[in-house]
Formats: sequence, structure tokens, C-alpha cells
Amino acid sequence: SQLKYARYGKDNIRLYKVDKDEKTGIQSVVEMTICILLEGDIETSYTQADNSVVVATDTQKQTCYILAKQHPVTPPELFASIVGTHFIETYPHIHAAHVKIIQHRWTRMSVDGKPHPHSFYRDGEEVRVVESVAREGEGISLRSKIEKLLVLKSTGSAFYGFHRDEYTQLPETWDRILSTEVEAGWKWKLFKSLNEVKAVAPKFDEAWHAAREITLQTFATDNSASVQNTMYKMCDQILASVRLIDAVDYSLPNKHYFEIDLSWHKGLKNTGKDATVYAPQSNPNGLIQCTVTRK
Ligand SMILES: O=c1[nH]c(=O)c2nn[nH]c2[nH]1
Repeated sequence: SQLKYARYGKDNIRLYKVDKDEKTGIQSVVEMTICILLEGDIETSYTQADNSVVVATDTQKQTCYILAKQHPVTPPELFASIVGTHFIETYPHIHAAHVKIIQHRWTRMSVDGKPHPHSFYRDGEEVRVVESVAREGEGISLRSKIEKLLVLKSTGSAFYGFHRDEYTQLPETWDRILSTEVEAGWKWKLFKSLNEVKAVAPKFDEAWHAAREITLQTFATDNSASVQNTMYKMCDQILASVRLIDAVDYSLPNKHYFEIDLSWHKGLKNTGKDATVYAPQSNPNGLIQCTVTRK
């Protein structure tokens, strides 16, 4: 036998960090779940029980907390780059560090119409995600994501003109409910070093805000001919808006809401333009994916 693939580390490292502004009394919080996976000259730990090459996963967790104490944890793209760079620079036999950060939502409460200095609420399971790889001799690759952003529109979506044959039962529709849970990603140009990431640090929040705003605005305003066409419009706008990214990708489940024919009950009209009561479907769901790059 031979070792084909080897990567190890600590997953589900939960991290919270608070920033307390002494002058204003305003406190800000960040909560993340982090996965670190290391690659390098570690084969003998698998093949020969040689633990001398193992930077223990517990050590990786402790390192993550120490770096969070010593450095900014936002934007998550910067913190992921700090953590990854630490491991490939500290350990000569570690040549790549994969760091994934999931940032959870703590949205500041408004109390009596004013932002509260230290109270927050979880407005949705939507998360901001960063997947990074710091690789010796190459640099830092970063992909940012929005996940679990659940949206629905009650009209403004159609699906007709699709291929029909003896296997097709789906009726055409010019007015349907459209719901999806957004998974959107954007791939940054390769950064040669941590300093290059630091030099553009503000761009990461700007890109996330732009991607989120474009996604919501396009979802709401596009008179959608299909999930395919609407997601392409989102990608096209994000690429135009964020110059430092090379590609945008979406993976959108089509979360169906089925009409319920109630005509068997005293001729009750509830289909087509009379439909108001629907059956939300857990599965199956459509799944539409794309990646869009610059010409
Ligand atoms: O937007 C849609 N795209 C599709 O490919 C599809 N297939 N069934 N319904 C669909 N809706």
C-alpha cells in the first residue's frame, strides 16, 4: 500500500471575540467555527507510527485562540490567511494549511430605535464562509461564500418553453413561487503573501456586501425566466463589481411549492391564477449550479 492523500487537523473550533470600545462603551462581537487541516512531510505518522512529525490537533486549536487574541479576526479572509501562514512559516515540514472559517450572524439589536451597545440577535442561519489554502512557494488562495441565505418570492418567476417530449409531465407556468437557499462563492486572485492580503483587507467586506446585495436585489427584481438565467445575472453583476475576483459560482436548490387542487371539494378553485394555498416540498428539489468567469 501507499499513502495517496494525507491532511489532518482540528475541525469545529468554536471562537468568539469581543471588541470593547472604552470611549463609546460600544461592544462588538464575532463568532466563528473554524477548521484547520495541514499537509506536509507527515507520511511517516501514518505509515510508521512516527508521531514526531505531528503538530497535534490540540496544538492547532490552541494556536488558533492565541492568534485570535493577537490579531484581528475580521475580515475572515484576513484571519484565515494569518492562521494558514502561521503554520507554513512556523513548521518547516508543513507545506500547506487549509483554513475554513464559518462566521455566524450576531446582528446588533435596535432598542427604542437606537443600536444597542452590547446586545445582538441571530437573524437567520445564514453564514459567511471563507475557504483558504496557504501553500508554501505558491501563496494564499481564497474563496469567499454566502451560505444558507433562504429567500422566497411569491410571484415574478416563470418557467416555460422548456424541452417537451413523452417523458415531460411538468406544465408550463408564467407565474410561480420561487424559493432557494443561496450558496454563492467568489474566488479571489491568488495572493502571493499575507502582506498582499493585508493590503486589500477592506475589499473583503466590500465584496461580501456587494455579493449579498446583488443576490437579494436581483432575486427580487428579476422577472425570472429560470433559476439558471437569474443566477447568471447575479454572477455577471458581482464580477463587474469586484475587480479582484476571478470567478463567481452559485449552487441553488429549487425549493418547490406545489399547487393543491381542491376542486373535488364543492368545486373549490385553488389552481392556476386562483391558487393561494400551496404545499411546500422538502424534497425532491431542483439543484441548479454555475460558475461564471471573465471573458
Ligand atoms: O428554474 C427552473 N429550472 C429548471 O431547470 C427546472 N426544471 N424544472 N423546473 C425548473 N425550474
